[in-house]
Amino acid sequence: MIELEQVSYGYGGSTLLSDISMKLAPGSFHFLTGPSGAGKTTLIKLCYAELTATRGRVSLFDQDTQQMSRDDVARARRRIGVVHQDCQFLDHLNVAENVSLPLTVSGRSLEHPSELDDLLAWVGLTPQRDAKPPELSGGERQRAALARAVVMSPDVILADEPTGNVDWDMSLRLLRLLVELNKMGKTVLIATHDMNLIRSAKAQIQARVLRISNKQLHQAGADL
Ligand SMILES: Nc1ncnc2c1ncn2[C@@H]1O[C@H](COP(=O)(O)OP(=O)(O)OP(=O)(O)O)[C@@H](O)[C@H]1O
Repeated sequence: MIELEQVSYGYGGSTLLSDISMKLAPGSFHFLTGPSGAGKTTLIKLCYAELTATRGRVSLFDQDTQQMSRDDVARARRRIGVVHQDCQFLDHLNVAENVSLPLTVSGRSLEHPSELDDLLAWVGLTPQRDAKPPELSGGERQRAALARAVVMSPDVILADEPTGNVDWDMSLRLLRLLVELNKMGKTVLIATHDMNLIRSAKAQIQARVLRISNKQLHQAGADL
């Protein structure tokens, strides 16, 4: 689905990520860990071609991004749902409108309007359907961000700290949703600092753990 081959990236001339290779196979579930500032968000941005590697090759759905037109990249990105770390919303739109924004901006609509209701029910936000983002709790915002990431039925979900700033019960609830998506066949990558979350996931599904340290990506071992 997404493959990085010997990819390097840095901001302002310095190297942040060096010689990174990874492959997100269809239906796989990965965690991405590493110290704060190690480059997790940067790596996620490389995975959906928001950033362009300074060296190496990034392929989306078996196509080398360097050989892809802007339209090809845009099409590929529609197959990738991203849960951003800061979960920003448009504050003048309600939850339902914010969640359906990716459809609105791409000129699409759901086959059945009830699909949006189903999606909001799935993340437990039916009561907040008409609420504006500033009225939401942290956990509600994270669930709205997840709903927005999956509204286009992406094949891949990249979630950047989807359980940041929420309590443990809410973290487990969000993890359950991501595990459900994976069981439906979606490829999932979650960046997190939370080792307990990783342990909890590993008890439910086969999850691989990748760790960034010293600019490189390592497969984490049995220490989890
Ligand atoms: N647009 C940018 N311009 C310059 N430097 C940046 C930019 N974005 C990120 N950085 C720097 O790159 C480094 C890695 O940032 P990144 O957000 O990828 O790390 P992270 O592992 O996701 O961190 P955290 O766990 O704290 O979210 C940091 O030192 C950050 O300050």
